[in-house]
Amino acid sequence: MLQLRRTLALLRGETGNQRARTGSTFPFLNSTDASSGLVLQSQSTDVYQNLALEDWIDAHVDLQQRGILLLWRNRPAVVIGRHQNPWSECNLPAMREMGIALARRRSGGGTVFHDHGNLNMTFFASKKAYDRKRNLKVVTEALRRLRPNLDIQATDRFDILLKGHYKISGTASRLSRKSSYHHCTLLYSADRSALSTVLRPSCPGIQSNATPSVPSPVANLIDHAPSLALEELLEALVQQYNTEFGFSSACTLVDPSDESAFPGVGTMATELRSWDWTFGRTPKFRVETLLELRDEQPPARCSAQLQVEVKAGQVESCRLDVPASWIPLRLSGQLSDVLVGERFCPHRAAAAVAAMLRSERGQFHSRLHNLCEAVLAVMG
Ligand SMILES: Nc1ncnc2c1ncn2[C@@H]1O[C@H](COP(=O)(O)OC(=O)CCCC[C@@H]2CCSS2)[C@@H](O)[C@H]1O
Repeated sequence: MLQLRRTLALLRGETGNQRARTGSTFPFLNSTDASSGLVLQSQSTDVYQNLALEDWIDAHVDLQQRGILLLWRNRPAVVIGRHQNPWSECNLPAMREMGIALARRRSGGGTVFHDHGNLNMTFFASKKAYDRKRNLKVVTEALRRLRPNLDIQATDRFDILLKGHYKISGTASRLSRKSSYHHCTLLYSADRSALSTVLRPSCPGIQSNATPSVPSPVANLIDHAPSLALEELLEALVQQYNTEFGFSSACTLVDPSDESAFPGVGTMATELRSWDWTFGRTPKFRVETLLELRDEQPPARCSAQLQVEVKAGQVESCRLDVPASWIPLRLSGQLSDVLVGERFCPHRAAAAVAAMLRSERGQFHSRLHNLCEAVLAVMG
């Protein structure tokens, strides 16, 4: 416990006055103790808590004389980049079915899959000391030391490849005025089948300026080094970090849900968990797609055209071109009108169209119902 308190105090590197401002309950060491490295390992596997901890450290810790390495893993989650579109990057219905969380991080770049078999590393440093190549050297050197025969290389785009072909690590980073963090993944034993199921678009026909991901063939370390234990990997990374930066830090467990250690971190996690952040921050986009409509009695088929513009996650405009021979224009027009202003989300949109469906009890009820289902399916 004392060690944890010391570490948290060191982590903040604040004076007594600063402590009064943050409301922390932990004692503080004097600032000269701060000019060293720290290695932290998160006890949480909640993606939002871990991303919030990154933000908390970035916002509250003086990184001018100090480097920090944070090690963390998550329960299954898909993590999109700050400027990405979740509807085009991931299979939202499959994620709902499989209980896989969606998170938007504050750093840019592409979409990755996390689970317990994926290790995340965050390298915090001053903006001046920001050096992704050096950080990745920590990872590649640690792996080479553990298994000299593994062919491991960092690339110009800061991926790490195995055998020159299989991606085992992806990188993203965030630079603030004075501080920086660079975080990367490391595929140790992740569920590759879940990865490929969820990293597929939910919605066809999206046009936008959002950052697209760069898909690659991926591999797990365990498949190429079957005797490599996760503990051994973690130890080697900590040791290599200390060697590379001249630190001598042991690994300290931290709990990102501990408000007395990280005052305000809960609010940060709540924001990251919100719909407004994960979906609402999507750059404006447009969906143009063909809907295949069916009727059972008597069997019939028809195609309709859907055009939707989505801004801040909400339907800004909607146009449905359905042949008048299929359904009266009045009904398709009413459906488009009902959707405008709603979230581009199947649950919200379903609630919005429910009243309209209830009031249309006539001969077109079944066709209107099918049209609604087809439109909602586009929303993921
Ligand atoms: N976990 C993981 N590790 C490595 N590569 C992955 C992973 N999941 C998916 N992919 C592959 O990378 C591409 C996307 O590559 P792309 O280059 O587009 O994006 C990235 O690499 C972003 C890395 C973000 C790292 C952060 C660190 C902490 S929070 S998330 C995807 O389509 C898959 O082919």
